Order: sequence, then C-alpha cells, then structure tokens
Amino acid sequence: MADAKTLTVPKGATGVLVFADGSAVFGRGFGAVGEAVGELCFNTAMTGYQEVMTDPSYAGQIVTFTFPHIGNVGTNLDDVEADNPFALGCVVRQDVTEPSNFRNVEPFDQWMKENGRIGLSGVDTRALTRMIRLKGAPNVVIAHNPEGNFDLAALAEKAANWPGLEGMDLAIEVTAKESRLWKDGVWKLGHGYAKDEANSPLPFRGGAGGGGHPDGTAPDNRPHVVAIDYGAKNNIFRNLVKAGARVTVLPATATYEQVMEQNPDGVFLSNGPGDPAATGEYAVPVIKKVLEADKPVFGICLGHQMLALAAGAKTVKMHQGHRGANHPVKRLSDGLVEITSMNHGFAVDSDTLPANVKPTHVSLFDGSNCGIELTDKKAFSVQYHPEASPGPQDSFYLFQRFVEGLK
Ligand SMILES: NC(=O)CC[C@H](N)C(=O)O
Repeated sequence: MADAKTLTVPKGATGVLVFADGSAVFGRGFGAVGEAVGELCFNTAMTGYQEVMTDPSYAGQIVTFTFPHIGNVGTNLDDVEADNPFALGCVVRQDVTEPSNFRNVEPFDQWMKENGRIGLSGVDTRALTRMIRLKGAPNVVIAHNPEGNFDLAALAEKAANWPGLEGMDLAIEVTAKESRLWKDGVWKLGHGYAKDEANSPLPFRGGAGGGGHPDGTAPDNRPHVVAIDYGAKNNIFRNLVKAGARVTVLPATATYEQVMEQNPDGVFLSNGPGDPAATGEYAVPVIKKVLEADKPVFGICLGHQMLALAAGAKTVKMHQGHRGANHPVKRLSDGLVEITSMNHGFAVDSDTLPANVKPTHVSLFDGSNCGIELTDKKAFSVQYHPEASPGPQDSFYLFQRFVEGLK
C-alpha cells in the first residue's frame, strides 16, 4: 500500500481497491467494468460464495473472501438468496478458473459481469483480512478497468466522502416492494426446492383469515407466519415452510394494520443490510405494537437487532463484524455450542438489555450478544443465521421452536 497521489498503477493491474487514506491494493479486475464505493469486510466461509454475494444484507459492502478458490464451481440458478447479487463486489486470492461442477450454469466472472458486480483477484487477502482485523472495516472504492487507467486520487476522495454504514438505512432500498406468498421449501439434491403446494399456485389458500382452497376444500391449517422483509435471505422462508408454516412476506414498510390484516399467528423479522438504528425508525414502532398485541415474534440478524431496539435495548457498530460459516455460539440455557453462520457488522449491546430481556446466546469468539428472549412475551431472536446458506444447520431447531409455538 502506498499514497494514491504518488502511486502509479503497476503494469498489468486491471483492478484496484483504493482506501480513504489514499492507500491502494492492486490486482486483476474481473466481472463488471466500473467502480463502486462501500465498506470492505471479510467472510471466512469455505463454500457458498454465490449465497454470500446474493445475501441482501451485504448491500453497501465489498466482500473479501479468505477462502482462496472463489468461482471454481461457477454459478447456478438455485444457490441464490435473492434474485440478484447485493454485495457490490468481491476481492479474492486466485484468479477465477473455469467452473468445474455438475450444477454450474454460468462462470462466476460472467455472472458478476451480467449483474454489474466488480471482482478483484490476485490480492493478498490474508494481509487484507489482518488489516481489517487490526484497523476495523474501512470504506473503499473497488475499480476495474481493462486498460489499467485509474485516477487513484479521485478514487481515494470518493472513498473518503462515502458516509459509511453507520446511520445508513438500506433495508428500505432492498426490501421487496410488494407483499407475496412464499412458495418454496428447502433444497434437496436431485429434487431442487420443495414446492409448498398449499401456497402454489395462486390464488392462495393463505393470506387474510387463513382462508381455504379457492374451491372451498382443504383448508390450510398450518400456522400463518407474516414475515417482514428487511432484505431477507430466501432460505429463511424456505426453513419456515420446512418447519411447518405457511408464509406471507410483507415489505419493510408494512404498517401495523397491514401486518394484522393478514391475521398472523406469528410475525417474523428478517435479516437485512445497514444500521439497525436507522432502520428501526420506521420498523420499531410496528414491532412494538405487534408485541403489545401479544403476537409471537421471531427475528434473525437485523430482525434480532430490531426486536432488541423495540424492547428498549441499544445496538452498536462492531469493529470488524462477524462473517463466516463456523462461528461458535453458546446457548446459555444448557451450555450447548452451536456452530453458526454469521454476517453482521452491528450488534446488540448486552449492557443495555432491559430487565424483561434475557440473553439466550453468546458468541464464543468475542462474548457479544447472539440471542435474546423477552420474558413477558412470546418473542425471541438470534444474531446468527439458523438458515445457513452457506453454513451449518445446527440451529434449525429455532424455526421449529417458533412454528411449534404458534399452534
Ligand atoms: N445479516 C444481517 O441481517 C445484518 C444486520 C446488520 N445490517 C448488521 O450488519 O449487523
């Protein structure tokens, strides 16, 4: 790294990361040509780069993958957590190779290009990760230009002028704009995604009042979960279906009245990008009313943070965050350790939990809060991702616990 004002672009460099302080890391660009500004984070998962790139919680972020072989299994139509990638770009060690996998439909670099996402390869990602660990997640510009023409000083200025994720509400940008019925169960090799027959095809059995089949037969008696989408990962909804719920998804901006119109047995609060405190401005009043109405609530990640905010706790920005697929979490009720998937840069401040909020899970990496339960309501949430995608499935029991509790 060196000063952008005095730096020259090394021969053969077609991609660069430029930091707000003027330093730069060069490599080879792939995917889309152009530039993007955001927060640089790292993810330690060894599989699941397509799920990571399409997780809407990565909006506003550029992901450094610590696993060196990214792109080697290409991309497919199934391993997506949303219709498009939301991470702005990624930084990888090895150049992306020809895909080698029976499920591949499109090479990773081409998929990145088609989706307007910038990649940078040939980077010492270990050094970059250590730097993020030491100094915290920096604001950067990632740029790709096949001719190697970069105005480094201008890019450094752009990184410096970016306001950062703190105080930024991104859920409003990535949430589904319309309410919809969820129609998939979980994926199985040789079968693909299970079809949630009762919710498919439209018109539906579910929705307001529980309903029944349009022909008047076979009422759908499964508990009805109304899920508020702050930038949700699809696999959360698939797991709710697997656990026995029918699911209606509402936009982040749904009012309390719109939630209740759906006649929910329980309300689910999804993951999502950005600062929970900024998102909470419109979401928290709705969640408070849902709690007052004694509706059972389950939240994941951003949903966890917003349940905590609604209960009167505070959230804080973390130094470098947690992103990976092997994070150990201790369940406080019995000391059992769950290996979990994580992706968060903010956390619930455990020192601010009101008396009626009991911590239920804690990170074994840094002791940060990973779960809460309201002692006077049927409401709980976790900071990590029981839906995996990518990652272990140790924590599926949380979906079962929620759905069983609605019957
Ligand atoms: N995956 C998530 O829901 C992330 C929540 C929040 N945006 C954070 O970074 O902490």
